[in-house]
Amino acid sequence: MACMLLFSRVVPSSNRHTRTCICLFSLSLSLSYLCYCLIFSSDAIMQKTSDSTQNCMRLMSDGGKKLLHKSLFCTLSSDSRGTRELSLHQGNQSNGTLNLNTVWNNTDRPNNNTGNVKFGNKKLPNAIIVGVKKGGTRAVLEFIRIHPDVRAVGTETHFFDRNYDRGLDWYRSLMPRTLDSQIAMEKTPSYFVTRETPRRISAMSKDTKLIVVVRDPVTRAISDYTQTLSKTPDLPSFQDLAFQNQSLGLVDTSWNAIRIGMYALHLENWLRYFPLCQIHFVSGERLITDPAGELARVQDFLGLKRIVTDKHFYFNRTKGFPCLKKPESSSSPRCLGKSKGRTHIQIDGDTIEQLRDFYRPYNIKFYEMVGHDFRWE
Ligand SMILES: Nc1ncnc2c1ncn2[C@@H]1O[C@H](COP(=O)(O)OS(=O)(=O)O)[C@@H](OP(=O)(O)O)[C@H]1O
Repeated sequence: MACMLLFSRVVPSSNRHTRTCICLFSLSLSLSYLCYCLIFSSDAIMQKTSDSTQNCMRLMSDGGKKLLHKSLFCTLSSDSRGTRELSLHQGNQSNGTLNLNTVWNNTDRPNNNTGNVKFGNKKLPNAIIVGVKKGGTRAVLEFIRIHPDVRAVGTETHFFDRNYDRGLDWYRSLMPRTLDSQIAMEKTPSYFVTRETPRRISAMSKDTKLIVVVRDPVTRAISDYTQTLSKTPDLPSFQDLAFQNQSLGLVDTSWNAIRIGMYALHLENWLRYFPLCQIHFVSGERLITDPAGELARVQDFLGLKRIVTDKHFYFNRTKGFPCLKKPESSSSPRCLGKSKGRTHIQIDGDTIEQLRDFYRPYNIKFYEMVGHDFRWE
């Protein structure tokens, strides 16, 4: 319209046809220029992205850990590099995509990968922490996932016990993206005591590596009860639940908190589907006193280089547990959340002694089966 007005002054009104032509010509020129700008600016963006992706793929195919770190690093946009580089070099990466926000005070959440960088494929887990509840499963998962060759689902999927009907594709979709060189993991502690789980995992893959974090069954039962009590304050007493008849020493094995600790019984079921060498047992006690030692064995079992070592841990006096050293770049806590490492309710010595007597034969059988004495006395 502006063009018509302008030209109505310059070109005589008799020559309306010429005026329209000139206007159309200018309009098409403007549009062409606009298109040109759009095409070339988007090309420049695409060029940058594909350059960095190719660079990454090249670096990744080189395989080495340093190169892998570089490959993660190189996909970041230049303005974010400064802030992320430090945490990467300090082992705070979340493998595959950058975990910009390793949430330690809320560890039951999935990886909080807020970066846009996505590569690798979702695959079914190569290794699963199958138990035991209150054994220290969260600590093992959080400690092992700082390894650059491990990626893990943060939440408990409960696929093999509660969600099996959803199918393997659903299960796979929950997995983090992994490179071929990385292993995918999840942890659901209830698997260890669920009858169908060993068969189902074996049907998924006979090669799945299994990790069981075991802990003195008496302490484990008290820990389990303490957790339930924190959610259900009007729960009957521990003794009421643990015994059918306490004066006769009759333990109630139908109570889950007791049943879970009968490790030998559950293990028998697993050994029907997996050879013992495919199951690794972590000592829940040593995990607290020597996390690096336990993690060394876990890494060996998973066929990983020993990258998680004692230099990653420190003992936090306030929490009373080992925590991960935090990177200087981050102020986020690196201890497990408040629900891990609770103060247990007080149980009288006689009750503890009765439960020790009850568990002793199961413990001895378990030590024999796994070829290791965990010294739960
Ligand atoms: N580093 C570190 N920090 C905190 N807590 C630690 C750690 N290592 C092992 N533990 C022990 O882990 C126990 C909780 O076990 P789980 O993670 O398997 O519990 S759960 O089944 O997922 O609820 C938890 O049990 P409670 O002490 O009874 O709370 C801890 O004793």
